[in-house]
Amino acid sequence: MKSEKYILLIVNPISGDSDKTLIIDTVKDEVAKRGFGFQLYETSGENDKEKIFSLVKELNSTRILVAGGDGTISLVAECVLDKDIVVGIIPAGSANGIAVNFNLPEDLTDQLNIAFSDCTLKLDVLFINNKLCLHIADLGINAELIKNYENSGIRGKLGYFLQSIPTLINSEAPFHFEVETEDGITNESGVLLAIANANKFGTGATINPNGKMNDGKFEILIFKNLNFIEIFKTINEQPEMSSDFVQVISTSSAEIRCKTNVPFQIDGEFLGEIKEASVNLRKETLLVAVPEMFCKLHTITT
Ligand SMILES: Nc1ncnc2c1ncn2[C@@H]1O[C@H](COP(=O)(O)OP(=O)(O)OP(=O)(O)O)[C@@H](O)[C@H]1O
Repeated sequence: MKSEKYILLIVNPISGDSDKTLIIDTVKDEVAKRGFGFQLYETSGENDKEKIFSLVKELNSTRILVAGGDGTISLVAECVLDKDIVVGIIPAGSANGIAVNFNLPEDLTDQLNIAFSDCTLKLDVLFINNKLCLHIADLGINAELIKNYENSGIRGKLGYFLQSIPTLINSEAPFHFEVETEDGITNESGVLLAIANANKFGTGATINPNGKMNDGKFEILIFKNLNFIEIFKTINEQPEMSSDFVQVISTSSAEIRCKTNVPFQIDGEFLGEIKEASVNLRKETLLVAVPEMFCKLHTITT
């Protein structure tokens, strides 16, 4: 184990289809200014988890910076769950759902000020069919859109846009969902069932305005139809969505069953079609540096 204090920077070179040289150089300078050692790890898409695990052990870092999309943030999170290591985020993916949810600024210097700050929160994480979910998972048309995007080979926001209309036209929605929680069983048809620890999708759409990421609960939201007026309301931070449009269930665990196979995604990664999902929450497991306002909104008063 190295004794010097190291900041580890994890970079996904392909995320968001963007060059990361400026990010790497700026972080390197900032780390030097702060008197830490610097270690860069660029993901390859092969055995990254194992390699990051051993770097974390070797360097004894108390802070890791991640430049990538949600997939890269999730990969790093898996390596530091329950550890006293702060994760600082530099959004550099195509949709950046996690960063949008934290309201991280656009400017790199501002992002680094937050990533190096002591304003940290211990977030709950979800495990869905034993796979980590930090942000939002869903069954239905959004997962279908992600599948079509991944298959199209066009990265970035344009790729999503180009896939949205054919996805809507060809979808087999509505789907039938049965949700079992500690409070009972709910049966409902819908175009999309979201499992949300967070508030917003990467598009900025606020689908879960009252969700907190450290309250020991997550929300299941069943969107019953594609009501574009209601969808439009989600651009507000506190949309009032009608119960004809969405049914919300707040819980700390759930079993979800579907009548047919339904497209499924976690944190922007398409994971095939499934009929059953088992959701469990692990309270206050991941330490993340966030903007002050996000910290304030997540201060739980008793
Ligand atoms: N060097 C690499 N070459 C090819 N694929 C890579 C490489 N490094 C990581 N990957 C792959 O990148 C994916 C994760 O990408 P990530 O989610 O961070 O970015 P994104 O898809 O652009 O952004 P977002 O999730 O915000 O849409 C994983 O599938 C991982 O295997």
